Amino acid sequence: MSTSAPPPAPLSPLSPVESAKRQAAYIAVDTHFPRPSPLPTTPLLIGIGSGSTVIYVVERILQLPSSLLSQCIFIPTGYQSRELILSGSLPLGDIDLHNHLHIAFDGADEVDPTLNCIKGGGACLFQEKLVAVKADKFVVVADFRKISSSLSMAYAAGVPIEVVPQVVSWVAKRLLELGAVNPKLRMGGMAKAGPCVTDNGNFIIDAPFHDGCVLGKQGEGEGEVVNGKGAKGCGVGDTRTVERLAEEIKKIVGVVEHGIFCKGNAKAVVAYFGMEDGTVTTRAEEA
Ligand SMILES: O=C[C@H](O)[C@H](O)[C@H](O)COP(=O)(O)O
Repeated sequence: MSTSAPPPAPLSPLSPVESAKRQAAYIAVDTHFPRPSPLPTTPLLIGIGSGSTVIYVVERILQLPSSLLSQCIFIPTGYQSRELILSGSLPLGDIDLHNHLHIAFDGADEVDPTLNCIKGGGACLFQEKLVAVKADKFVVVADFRKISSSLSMAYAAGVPIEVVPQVVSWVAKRLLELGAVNPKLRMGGMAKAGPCVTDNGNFIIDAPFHDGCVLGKQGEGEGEVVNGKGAKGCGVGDTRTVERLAEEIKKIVGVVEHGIFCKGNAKAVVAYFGMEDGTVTTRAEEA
């Protein structure tokens, strides 16, 4: 059996954004996918995230030697990534059976300079966070649109928050008290009458904090939430860290999980961004 990666398949023409996603995903896999030698007797556990960028992660993984892939178990973060794993005939695992993953690859909606992320634009944040916290290394792949100088500046929809359906209005009220501006129940769009339902049977509230409370506003301290409008508990001049906002959201009864991935829950160690000019930019955890 071959032990070296076959040459990459010829790339089909893509739009600049799709091409950027692919470049980032390929470099992330090439750099971080574990290749122990000799191959271990126990499986390598690999988390596979959700969204459109992760498709290219799996595309690259499928170009790895079959001798390596057969020693891996791939853990999905939702229905979409489960289908990706199955359609590539990769060994599928179940997150509940594994509490220690070697690595997890995932996309993001926004990444700040210290690798705080907003995730959940595709409503998959809960299982994504579970997989990321169990992984030794959480690697983010994204395109240039996701690069942010401060959290909540690039992703306009706000922080996606998965909530138990019965308590949507209660959670929305608490979010307003935390300084969210016009938190909205996410609707299913053309494909679904009524709210968007997550893989776990819950709803999503999108809660922008960038108007009343700006996350990590440039020049006012990295990773801080800085108030501009005086919402309760977040008065003008108040600051609070991204971690604190994350904790405050999590404490609301009825919140299953939120899309802030930061220190204290599921912090990425490195992020790869495909750029418009075909290069890839990296942001890595400080040593
Ligand atoms: O819920 C979805 C996930 O958090 C995605 O990883 C995130 O929305 C980024 O997706 P995409 O790679 O499609 O931009």
